[in-house]
Amino acid sequence: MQVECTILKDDGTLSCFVGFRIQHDNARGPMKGGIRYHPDVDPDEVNALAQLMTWKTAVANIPYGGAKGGIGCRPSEMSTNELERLTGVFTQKIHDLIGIHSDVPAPDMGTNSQTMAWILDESFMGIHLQLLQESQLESATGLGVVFGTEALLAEYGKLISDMKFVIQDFGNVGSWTAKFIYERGGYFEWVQNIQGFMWDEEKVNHELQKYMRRSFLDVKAMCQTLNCSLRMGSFTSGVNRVARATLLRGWQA
Ligand SMILES: NC(=O)C1=CN([C@@H]2O[C@H](COP(=O)(O)OP(=O)(O)OC[C@H]3O[C@@H](n4cnc5c(N)ncnc54)[C@H](OP(=O)(O)O)[C@@H]3O)[C@@H](O)[C@H]2O)C=CC1
Ligand SMILES: O=C(O)CCC(=O)C(=O)O
Repeated sequence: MQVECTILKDDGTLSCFVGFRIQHDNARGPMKGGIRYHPDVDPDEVNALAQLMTWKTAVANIPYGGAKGGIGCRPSEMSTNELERLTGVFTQKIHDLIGIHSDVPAPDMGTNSQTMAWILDESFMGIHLQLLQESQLESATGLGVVFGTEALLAEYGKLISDMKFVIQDFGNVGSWTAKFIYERGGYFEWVQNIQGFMWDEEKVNHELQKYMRRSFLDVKAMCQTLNCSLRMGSFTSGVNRVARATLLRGWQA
């Protein structure tokens, strides 16, 4: 879905932005994917990112599908009030697509937990907003990166503290990743943001570690079977899982 979002800017002028929510696949469960605010956002990029979400949730073996959203804008040049108005208009326009049982948004580049709170406020029930705010875990993506890295290094008998890391950006994900690497004695930089959880932080982190380890081992087994690279093993594993869910649902592949 492509939508036009016109908002009143702080200087009294009107500005129009183009936003997207693209749903790729829900064979394995409700679709899941971030919402990006960045000047490069266009339909091709959002489409590709939505498809990647389908494979990522399948590789991690969590019961979600793939979607992605975005608005072509420069968040760093907008005030908080302007961002809130833009998020509100965008949410109204994609309202019928999103929901906890159909398509669950999340942060991505240029968005954060505040953006998610505005979306929840505009769309879902207030009770969910409260749940999410009480138990927000802003560090989840960076921690997932570190758990995945630990699983990979364990294959080589190495620890984070044995390594030096380069982190390519220093936004939400990068800063938390850097923090967790630093806490484990590795050399780094630092990043990140949102998510709503009904478990406490310890339980969330335990589950996250379990999933990242398990999915790494699944990908490794696939690589051994096919004698292929990690990237190809992970792609094959994801595609296989989505294909199987599609067949089980009796849908046309
Ligand atoms: N936030 C989340 O929970 C999730 C994020 N991700 C992924 O993690 C990655 C980082 O996202 P996140 O940390 O949320 O984003 P942020 O918006 O918090 O940070 C983005 C970072 O990327 C830099 N950046 C943006 N555009 C460019 C560019 N053209 N060239 C070089 N650097 C650039 C920014 O630099 P500057 O500040 O100088 O502009 C900033 O450091 C993305 O690929 C996103 O899809 C995935 C899952 C969830
Ligand atoms: O948790 C989510 O749904 C966001 C994940 C995402 O957008 C991504 O992995 O690129």
